[in-house]
Amino acid sequence: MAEVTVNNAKVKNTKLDQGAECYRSFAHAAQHLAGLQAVDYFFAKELSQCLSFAKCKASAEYDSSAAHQWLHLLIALSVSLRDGHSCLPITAVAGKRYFVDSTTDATAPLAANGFEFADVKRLTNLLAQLPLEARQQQPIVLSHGRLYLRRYYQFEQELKQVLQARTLTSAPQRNSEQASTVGLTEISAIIATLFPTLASESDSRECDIDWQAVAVANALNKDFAIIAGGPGTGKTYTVTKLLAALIMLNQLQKCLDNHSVAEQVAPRIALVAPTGKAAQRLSESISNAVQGFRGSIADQVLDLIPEQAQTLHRLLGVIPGQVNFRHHQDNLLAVDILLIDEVSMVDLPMMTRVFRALPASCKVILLGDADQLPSVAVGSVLADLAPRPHPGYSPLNQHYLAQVTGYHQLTIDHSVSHQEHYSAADCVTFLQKSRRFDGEGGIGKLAKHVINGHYHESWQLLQQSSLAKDAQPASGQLSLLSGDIKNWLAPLVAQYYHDLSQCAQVEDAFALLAKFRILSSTRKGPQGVDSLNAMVMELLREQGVIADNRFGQNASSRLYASQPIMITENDYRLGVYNGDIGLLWRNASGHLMAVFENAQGGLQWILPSRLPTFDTVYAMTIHKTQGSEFQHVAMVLPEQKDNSLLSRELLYTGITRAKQQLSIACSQQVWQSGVSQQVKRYSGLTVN
Ligand SMILES: Nc1ncnc2c1ncn2[C@@H]1O[C@H](COP(=O)(O)OP(=O)(O)OP(=O)(O)O)[C@@H](O)[C@H]1O
Repeated sequence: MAEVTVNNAKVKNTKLDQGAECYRSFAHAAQHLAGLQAVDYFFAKELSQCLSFAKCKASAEYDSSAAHQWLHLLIALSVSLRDGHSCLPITAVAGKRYFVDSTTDATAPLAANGFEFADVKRLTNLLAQLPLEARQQQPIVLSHGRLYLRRYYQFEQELKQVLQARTLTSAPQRNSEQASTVGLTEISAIIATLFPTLASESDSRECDIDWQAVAVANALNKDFAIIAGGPGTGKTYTVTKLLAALIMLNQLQKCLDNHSVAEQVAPRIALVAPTGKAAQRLSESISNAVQGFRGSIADQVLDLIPEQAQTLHRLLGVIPGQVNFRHHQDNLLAVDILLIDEVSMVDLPMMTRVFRALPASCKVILLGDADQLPSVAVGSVLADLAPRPHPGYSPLNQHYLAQVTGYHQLTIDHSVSHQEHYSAADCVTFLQKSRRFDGEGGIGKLAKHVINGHYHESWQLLQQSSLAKDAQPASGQLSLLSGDIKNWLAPLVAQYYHDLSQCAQVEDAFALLAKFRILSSTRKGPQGVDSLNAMVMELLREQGVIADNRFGQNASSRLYASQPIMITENDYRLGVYNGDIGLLWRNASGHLMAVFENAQGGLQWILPSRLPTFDTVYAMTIHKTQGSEFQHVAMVLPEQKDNSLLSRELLYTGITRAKQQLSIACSQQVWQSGVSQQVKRYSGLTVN
């Protein structure tokens, strides 16, 4: 029952349509609501007019305060979507004052004092009067206390249903029920072949679990599996063994079905990643892993593992000028096994579209680091599907894993608790041990402290490492940069960027460029990417690399050979995408061209005048570096300590881009504020 009532229905109706009129204009609304953008205002205004209390047959009666609550809920929903949430839980705003200007003195005459939302009970009662149930086909949906834009509700529901179906069909007992299916004995034999030490360590299995073996075993009998882990935990190494295991299983199955060797058809495997750079790295890592396994795994198995990855866009088939892809539910992909790497970067609509284009029989393996920043666009698919702490495996799955690996007690996240029923959590395996950063390596330790929110320990480590580095320059992985930016930047520019122009071949320049990158959390401001790039260019001018006339007004005259660039919008016709990194280089005829490395290891040469928009990229934002790694990273954080972009996930992502050396320029206050904040995206994508 509503708390606010109006006696006269006529009065009620005129008042009820006043939701947007509580503000005369966007400018008026922006005076009251801090952080409001035009899109939020017009989104809420339009939707509150099309879905108003006056238009629906509300059983209760409301005054304009109810309409104001509704208008502000829609504004908050728009802000949520801009921030990458797929929905807005009512509990996130109920009883709270929102859109308050926290940077200005609240008593200042122009300070935005925000809007106070009613409590959960009242908001729930208000929303119950609007036709917001999914079946009512309105643009806004209310489901389980979460407000959605219908489009994202549909994506989430579709993905949830398909994953639920795959989880169910993956339940272990299926194998034992099907007489002709390869059984546990064969799976155990394959695991023992791929992990020979497992068999010889049967007595000590409870102390030192080989999670890579568990990951392979756990994915082997399921239609859908996630292998999650931090940098260098062996995700690609493990998945290459998993692909080998699946090929062996397929061969055994074909033998059981009485196919001759000549008749055996190898499974069609597709390797994909969200960006060209990530696809290129996946190709390299799989190729290295395959080479490493020669001699220990049969060549006729390894030869069937593809070593070329492609982007998700390429897999699905982009249609220029359209959001839809060539492959969808009516034109399925011809794949038996799909491996997607760097899944933390894949947003909700993209992931839904991928599953939509897959045959039900296709096995899906997701790889990624759930601690990294979520996708730029809406959703946090990997973090939703592989939550920490892990709830534990069901008895059914434990039993299966014990049979094929010998591990009787798989303790995940220090908990021996089990899920009672088989669920999506059974499809997830976390790899725990980093092979790249050993226990003593500063980068690995720092990353661990940051993602666990240990501010004191992480700051102490940074300071100590910097001291140790002075004493033993060769061993220190970490350094804390201080003082004027130009002072510490100049030697780094001389070390890594000066020689780009001296490289004889563009391939050498790409290799040099991959060694070092400057990262910042923001674009603007004195520590932002734009200023840092300008500083590097000024230093290169001082070092004689860039001619003075490259700083003129004319845009095309500012381009120079060896200039690293990053594309900032997709161009499907040219095949270059937002985030792709290239170099300007002179071709054999002396013409300045833009060169890009493609996922297949080749080079693509494009006239700069044909390129979509691009930036210079000596420095780049941490967001844009996902899927890339460098030997040395210099991470610069802005001075303002209340920078809302900072979070432990952002710092973790920046830190883990560095393979050998990490230099950080940041004040103690900013570090503390970053390590304390956490990114949590609202979503309803929990699959049971
Ligand atoms: N069990 C293992 N035994 C020996 N070497 C291993 C093992 N697991 C991984 N490695 C090595 O550790 C390194 C990192 O492994 P890999 O590239 O598979 O990790 P990743 O988790 O995919 O890393 P990234 O952070 O790049 O995604 C590789 O050189 C790999 O060969």
